[in-house]
Amino acid sequence: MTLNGYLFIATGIILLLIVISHRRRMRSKLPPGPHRLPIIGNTHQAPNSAPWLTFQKWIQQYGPLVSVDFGGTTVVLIGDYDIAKDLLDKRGNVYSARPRMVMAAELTCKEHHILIRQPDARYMLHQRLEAPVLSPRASTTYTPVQDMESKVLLHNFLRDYEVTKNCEIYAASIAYILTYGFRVVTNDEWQMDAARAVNDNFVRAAQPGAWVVDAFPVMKMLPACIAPFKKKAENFWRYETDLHLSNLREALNREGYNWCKDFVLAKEAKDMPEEELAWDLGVLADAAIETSNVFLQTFILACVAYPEFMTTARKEIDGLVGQHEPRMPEFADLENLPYIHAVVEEVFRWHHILPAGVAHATLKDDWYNGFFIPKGSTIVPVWKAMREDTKRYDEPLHFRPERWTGKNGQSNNWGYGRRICTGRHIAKNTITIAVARLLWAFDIKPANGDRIEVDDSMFTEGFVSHPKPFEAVFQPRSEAHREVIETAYDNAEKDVQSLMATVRYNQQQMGLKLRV
Ligand code: HEM
Repeated sequence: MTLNGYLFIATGIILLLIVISHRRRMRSKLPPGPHRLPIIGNTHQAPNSAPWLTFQKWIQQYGPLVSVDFGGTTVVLIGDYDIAKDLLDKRGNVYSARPRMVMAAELTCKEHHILIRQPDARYMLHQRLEAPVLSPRASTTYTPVQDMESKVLLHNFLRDYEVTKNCEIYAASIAYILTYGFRVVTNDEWQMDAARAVNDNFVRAAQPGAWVVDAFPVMKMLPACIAPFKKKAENFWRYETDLHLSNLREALNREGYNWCKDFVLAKEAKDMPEEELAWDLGVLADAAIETSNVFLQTFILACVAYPEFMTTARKEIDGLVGQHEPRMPEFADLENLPYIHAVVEEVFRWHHILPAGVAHATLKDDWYNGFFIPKGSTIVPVWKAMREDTKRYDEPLHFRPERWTGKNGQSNNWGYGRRICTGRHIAKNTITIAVARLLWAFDIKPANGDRIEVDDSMFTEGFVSHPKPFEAVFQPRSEAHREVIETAYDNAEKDVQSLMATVRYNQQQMGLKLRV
């Protein structure tokens, strides 16, 4: 070998040593965490299900900021409200990306899913497209729909005690009326079956560790004939796209107002492919259904596990609406029902439907309290750990709305910074009116008389964590209450076209900028 050859190799080795030593030095500045093995890091410790339980243990062991290495990606776990706010809210410009999900976001959704897409210019365009119908002011105009469906919800519980079914009908009907202009009545509608299939496909595509292409993204380039995951992703994509397209086309042909009619006229939608528009609307409806539905199921579980709080809630409601000739609480009453808001806040604290929040990712290197957080890290706000922090909450496993009386919730139940839930103004109304009316209407009791003991095993272990099936009895508080429910149901305007005409009228009265 020539002298130049030796020099070339020596320079290469020196550079490699410098890179290794720099990486070692930076790694020593990462937040603490469980010991990493060479090459695989902590991949062997990555939890397949209910990840929040493992994350919570690590946070209890190593402190409120933990780092692990899963498959070469630094994953930072946050177990403290203030740290989560400092990073995800206040440094939103650095922390607004999403972790790379090759199978789910890139192959299955082809970057059409707003929740998991990266914050590029196209993402911003979609945000602008959606903002007018989700704004705080626009959200107040949808209350006629929530009013009607919450009366139907009470009426359904007079007829049967099927918690999952009735909560699903409630959440789905509101979402589909607004998005597409049709109601869900039986839960057997074909759109509901298709939406459940879409949800199952998404959960499979997003399953951590299930797809080799997530560990080795370069495999995305393989031809489909030798990459079976590509065929699977294409099938998921086709199924979901066909559903969203058919919902969009039917909605445009229906009488009356719905979001589809609004979106197609937006300047942001000009030149946008139809399927891209259809995905936006489909994802909005999906995001609204599972979340609000699971929240209400969790609330009902709290009623059968901690019945005492219902007495306090009723005292507050009855004080406002009267007990002997009762009337149902209305939207206008909600501002005078602080305990009901405390109940909503406590449901989120006791068991948030997303116990490991929704992960963000970093767009560049960052430092926090002397710890290094590299570009491309996945950042997980571990809500389970924050909400069960004994330094903050006395007996955190107990459901106790009193914790919140006289206080504002500080818990970021809707997420953080630039990725905060855009449907939160609608969702708050959907869940709060249902909680107030259910507490007003029924004694909600365990089916066999004994209060249900609740622990982690009562909840499912996927991304959105549901209560596992449980039974509850909904006994009207009196004959007078039953009559009010029956009459309210009979008199409620259930025709979607008329309801949406009221929504439009309200919007015009408020001077909202309308696109239709
Ligand atoms: C109880 C009901 C709901 C809860 C608890 C909830 C919670 C969340 C959370 C935690 C996030 C992620 C925030 C983050 O990454 O920091 C999110 C995102 C989102 N939510 Fe909701 N949500 C609810 C209802 C809704 C509704 C009714 C809609 C639509 C009408 C909606 C639309 C969205 C969308 C579009 C995103 C993606 C935002 C983005 O990544 O840019 N959500 N939601």
